[in-house]
Amino acid sequence: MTERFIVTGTDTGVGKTVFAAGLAGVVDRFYWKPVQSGLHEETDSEVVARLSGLPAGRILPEVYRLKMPLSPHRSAEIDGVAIEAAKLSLPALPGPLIVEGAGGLMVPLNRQTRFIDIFRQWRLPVVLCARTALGTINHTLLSVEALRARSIPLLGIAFIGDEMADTQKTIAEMGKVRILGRLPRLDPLTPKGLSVAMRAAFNVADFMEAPH
Ligand SMILES: Nc1ncnc2c1ncn2[C@@H]1O[C@H](COP(=O)(O)OP(=O)(O)OP(=O)(O)O)[C@@H](O)[C@H]1O
Ligand SMILES: C[C@H](N)[C@H](N)CCCCCC(=O)O
Ligand SMILES: [Mg+2]
Repeated sequence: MTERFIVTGTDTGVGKTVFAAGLAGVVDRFYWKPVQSGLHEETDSEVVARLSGLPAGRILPEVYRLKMPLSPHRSAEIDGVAIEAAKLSLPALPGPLIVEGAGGLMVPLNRQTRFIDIFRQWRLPVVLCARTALGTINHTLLSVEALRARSIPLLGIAFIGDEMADTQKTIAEMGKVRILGRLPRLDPLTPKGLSVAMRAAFNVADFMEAPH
């Protein structure tokens, strides 16, 4: 049973937090955003608290809270903080967990370490969130290749956006990767609407199985 997994993405702004909020609510997980860069707007943990319907205790505190909405390595430098990989060990928890990175796989935490390096150490399966919009084939296939090159288990792709049938099929075929579903753009984006859309778009059982 996949009790814990990572939600990552092909890029920043693809919809990881919205997807994670929807999924955490539907499958009743803890949520953890270990490195938050950008504190002036609503943080990812705050978005999850607002959209998931989870009780506050299910949202774990961040390890690093960095002021500027930049790549974590740079945001940390500006704050005079050194992000230490050793401080990013998975929390020991009484329940299942969703962990969200920041941006895409190669985003640096410091001048040596990238998110993908930490993901490899954690040995958790990954859900890769990807846009459906033009440009996604390249970003998604590159991300899949990077995960495979490091033997990081990939549960599958969660698309976000309008249906692009050929794009989705092309990624599935050329990447030899499972498509978990597609969350449409929701307007308005509400907790109830997100929960309904997640249940319609994804098979909850896929997030309970061992990774393929
Ligand atoms: N399914 C959706 N319906 C409507 N709006 C969405 C949806 N998914 C994402 N958005 C919006 O798109 C923007 C980016 O989404 P989100 O914050 O989830 O991206 P992210 O991948 O988590 O980015 P980051 O790398 O900063 O963590 C937000 O304004 C969010 O509300
Ligand atoms: C600030 C933003 N919302 C994310 N949390 C961090 C995105 C880092 C992207 C770095 C990069 O790939 O250039
Ligand atoms: Mg996010």
